[in-house]
Amino acid sequence: MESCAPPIAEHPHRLPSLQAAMSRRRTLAVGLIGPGRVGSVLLAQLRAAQERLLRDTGLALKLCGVAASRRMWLDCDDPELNAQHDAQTWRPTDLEQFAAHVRGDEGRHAMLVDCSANDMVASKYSYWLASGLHVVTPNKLASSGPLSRWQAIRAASQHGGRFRYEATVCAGLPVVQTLRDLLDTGDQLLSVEGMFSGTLAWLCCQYDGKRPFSALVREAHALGYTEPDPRDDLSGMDVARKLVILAREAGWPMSLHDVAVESLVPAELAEVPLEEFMARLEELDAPMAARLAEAHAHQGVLRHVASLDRNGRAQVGLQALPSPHPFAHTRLTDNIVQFRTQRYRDNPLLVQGPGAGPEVTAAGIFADLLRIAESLQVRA
Ligand SMILES: NC(=O)c1ccc[n+]([C@@H]2O[C@H](COP(=O)([O-])OP(=O)(O)OC[C@H]3O[C@@H](n4cnc5c(N)ncnc54)[C@H](O)[C@@H]3O)[C@@H](O)[C@H]2O)c1
Ligand SMILES: N[C@@H](CCO)C(=O)O
Repeated sequence: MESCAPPIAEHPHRLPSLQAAMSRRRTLAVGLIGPGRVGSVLLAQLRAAQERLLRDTGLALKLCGVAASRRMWLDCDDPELNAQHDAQTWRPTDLEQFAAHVRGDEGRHAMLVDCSANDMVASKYSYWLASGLHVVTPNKLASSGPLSRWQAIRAASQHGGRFRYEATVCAGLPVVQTLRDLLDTGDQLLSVEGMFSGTLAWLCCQYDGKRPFSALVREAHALGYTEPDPRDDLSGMDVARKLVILAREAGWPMSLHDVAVESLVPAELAEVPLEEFMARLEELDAPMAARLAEAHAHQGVLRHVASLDRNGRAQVGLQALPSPHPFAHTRLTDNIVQFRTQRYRDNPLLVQGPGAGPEVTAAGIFADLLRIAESLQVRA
């Protein structure tokens, strides 16, 4: 018997969606700053998705530049230039020139993705946003740096390009957006508590005294969990930055100096060059072994915990938790964020999952890019 169903290509649901994608066709020029561990994975994810995004959603991603600390590469989607020798396409990094190149002709949609951990790059966001460029970043320095700079960035993003920074808190987990949704729908934040460091979560889970703590820190660095300088993790500053980002999202004008932070970095290693710090990591082993022994003596486990409340109390540090505690049962790089709000006062809202690593972080940045792309008007 002959089927009455239309052939696949003419399927009533399939054809209109293809047509819809073509009618929503828009181009987004993208420039990536910081092709390091996260940035290079993001580039691979973007390239792998280019064809699918165009076909299914009408979004044409045009990767038109990559800038590292010393060199930049323009027109990386230009087959003619790419066919030339590397030396002809790489040039010394000049972020003004880079931004102008990505912005291109007046009127095109353009975005800079900052995957560096650099403060000078962060200091340019408000200017870029005001010029109409969208900015997406996992770099925490803008959102947790000087309050006046943060306010200038927010102001610029009200009228210019859009700014998204989901991956600054717990990598690819939906933490900033969850808080934003709670607040936008009229809820009020009372407190946040949890484990906000993928590196420290992983170290605490792995560290049982059999391998020295220093060896585990080296491994976490190699796995791409740590900040470029692992002291940012070990000092608690990376977590303090995340608390400041969430506090500011809630409208609380908090700064880093408002957070009480316990550092695991011995004072004599705090200021030495990164290479020397890595070479002297073994100096962390004895104090960490003592902390572990103390936790075990009380039948507890070590966990790195942070908290913030609406009275401005914010603290970050290592704690020995009893084994029935919910934070004692996390795995690998798991972060936990516990939002207590007016609506979720008795039973807090929880976000939990892997909180570090290039793959999940890059995916969080990519999702931010797509949220901005969804709001773009159709242009040639
Ligand atoms: N690794 C993770 O799990 C993770 C998770 C969330 C957020 N982040 C954030 O992602 C960012 C990148 O982390 P990473 O681990 O990939 O670091 P990385 O050190 O591997 O890469 C940093 C890149 O930035 C570039 N860079 C530095 N200064 C620059 C400048 N002035 N101009 C242009 N480029 C510059 C470097 O050349 C390098 O390519 C950091 O801000 C980090 O906090 C990382
Ligand atoms: N180094 C950070 C990356 C995610 O911000 C961490 O370990 O949590």
